[in-house]
Amino acid sequence: MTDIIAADIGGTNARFARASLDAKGVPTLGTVRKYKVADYPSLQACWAAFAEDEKADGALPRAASIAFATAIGRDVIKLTNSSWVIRADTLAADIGVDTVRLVNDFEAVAHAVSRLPDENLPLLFGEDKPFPTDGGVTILGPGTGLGVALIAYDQGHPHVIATEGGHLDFAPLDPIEEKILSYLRDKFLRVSTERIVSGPGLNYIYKALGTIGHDRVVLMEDPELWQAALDGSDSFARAALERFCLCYGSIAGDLALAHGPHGVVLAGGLTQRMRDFLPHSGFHTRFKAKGRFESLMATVPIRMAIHDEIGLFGAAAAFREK
Ligand SMILES: Nc1ncnc2c1ncn2[C@@H]1O[C@H](COP(=O)(O)OP(=O)(O)OP(=O)(O)O)[C@@H](O)[C@H]1O
Repeated sequence: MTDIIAADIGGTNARFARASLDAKGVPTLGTVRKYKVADYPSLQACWAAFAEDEKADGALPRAASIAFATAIGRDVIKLTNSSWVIRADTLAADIGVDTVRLVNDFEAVAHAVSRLPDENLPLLFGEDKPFPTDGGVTILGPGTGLGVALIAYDQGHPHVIATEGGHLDFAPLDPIEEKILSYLRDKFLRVSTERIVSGPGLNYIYKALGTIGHDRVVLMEDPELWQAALDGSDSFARAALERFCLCYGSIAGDLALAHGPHGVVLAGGLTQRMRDFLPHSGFHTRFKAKGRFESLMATVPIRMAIHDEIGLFGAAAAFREK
């Protein structure tokens, strides 16, 4: 067993837990502690709060694996939407460990997927076949943005590759999506897929639809809108969610084509909340609608990753891959 500290730092929340990795690198998480990023001036300050809260359980492990909701690989990493700045060369000393591994948050999710048992990866669409021995599996999910990662299998061994696939250009497929694109282009000039397939994206779709013939738009914050869309209490919010699923399916199909297409795993909290809705939506029709590849796309297994702490589990699972 290897004991580490796993951390998952998002735009809003920072989560920490002790984790034990077995011989195959599969983590078992201890108590998960959650902090608001906005309540702390820096990662060090938040880490100190976690250390204080863990004091009764003995000394912390001297190794850590941290998932950040931003691109990794630069010397100075700035957490989007917060004042936290991480310096890769001093990070271990700053948080008081000997070894630290940094990964992108969706890279961590992909590591989690590569270690999750089948029961945590139920099939939503396509043929029920295992992940390929050789070839690519696409991991994606809407959250604050649209996270995308790739697992490239090579003789059965999973290699996780971080991507910025959420920043591909949005490609409208019908006149309504052309209107949505035009609405967003007025705001942002360039419209990436994550402007539409993300938590805030549902609100943009809702408002854009409101400009094209619907007059019943009641402005709502994202949590309220998502709730109204999912429980069906607002039919117009529900219509926006149906459009969201069409776009989610199109984008998942494009990414799968670029990566394989051998398999797709949908992940993240919003996707889990859509579990009952997705199978009845237009997601799969749009996923398959790739011209000459339609019959192949129909067979691609599309699974959902079910795990309450997938970012933390994945950060811990990523530790061995250094
Ligand atoms: N009840 C809710 N609370 C917060 N956000 C919600 C809620 N319902 C829908 N959302 C939308 O979901 C987005 C966040 O999704 P999610 O929590 O999966 O993201 P995340 O990137 O994992 O965030 P973090 O790791 O910082 O918690 C928000 O930007 C918001 O648009």
